[in-house]
Amino acid sequence: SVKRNWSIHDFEIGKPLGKGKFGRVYLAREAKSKYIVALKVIFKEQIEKYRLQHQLKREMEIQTSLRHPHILRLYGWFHDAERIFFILEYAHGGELYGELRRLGNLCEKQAATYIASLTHALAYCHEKHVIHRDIKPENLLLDHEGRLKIADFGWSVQSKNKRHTMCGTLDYLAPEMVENKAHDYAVDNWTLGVLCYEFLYGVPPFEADSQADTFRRIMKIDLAFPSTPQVSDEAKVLITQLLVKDSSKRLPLEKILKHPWIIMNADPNGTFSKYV
Ligand SMILES: Cc1cc(Nc2nc(/C=C/c3ccccc3)nc3cc(N4CCN(C)CC4)ccc23)n[nH]1
Repeated sequence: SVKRNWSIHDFEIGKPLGKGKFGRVYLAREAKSKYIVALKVIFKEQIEKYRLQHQLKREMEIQTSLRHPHILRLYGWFHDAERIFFILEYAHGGELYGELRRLGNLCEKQAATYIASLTHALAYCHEKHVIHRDIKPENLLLDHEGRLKIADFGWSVQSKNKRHTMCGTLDYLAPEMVENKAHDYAVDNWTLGVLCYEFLYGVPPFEADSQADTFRRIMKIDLAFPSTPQVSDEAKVLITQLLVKDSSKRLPLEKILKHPWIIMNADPNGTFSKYV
């Protein structure tokens, strides 16, 4: 339904799902259709205070224009005197980060399935000239079938089960980002390498006690593979082909989808079927 002028009165608000720096996300139901959505509420004075109107507008234009099975839909938005409301697709499975923390680390089939889904979503974003979707476990949700959804709005949302180092973590930033150089599409390839490592080992590859140490580890590509959990050599090869300092030498997205580790382990329809 592409009704234009939504208002808060069209929705029954449910439990809060999480809270961010700029506002909260609630479970909600459209009153007439009973359709379940997530309603993200941002306070205007917060946006004005941080002069984020333009970023918000750009994020909304991007999010509205993206239609992909692994990107959370923005159905629409509306505002009142003090708040802006985003009507977002509801992902029933919750935060992938929560699943990663609960399991400690993912098996290779699950990790490869998520990496393949992310690669498909990023290839779609890149062909729409959208880069740096800021993909980190905190921005990834799961739908009712365990399919991954990139849910970032570009806003740093602090959810209950986020790492304390979450705000300002460098863990996911590529060297050119950390050095604040102009970044191009290849930052996303780097991030896929970081995520693949974190899915398999439960911690990001360059984690350190301080941001300065993380910075140093990233710039040095100080990559080490722990002896446990047991991870296949193919997975390590893929990670090594993505965590390359020279962004032009990182494995391109289309080659990731043809990588032996992905071919051998990823579930083609994106749902990780726990029970083979
Ligand atoms: C936008 C959106 C969210 C969403 N779904 C969910 N978001 C968040 C947490 C969301 C959040 C929001 C802001 C800041 C931090 C977290 N937590 C969720 C937790 C869920 N459950 C049900 C499944 N359980 C395994 C875990 C708890 C289900 C959906 C969730 N769909 N669409």
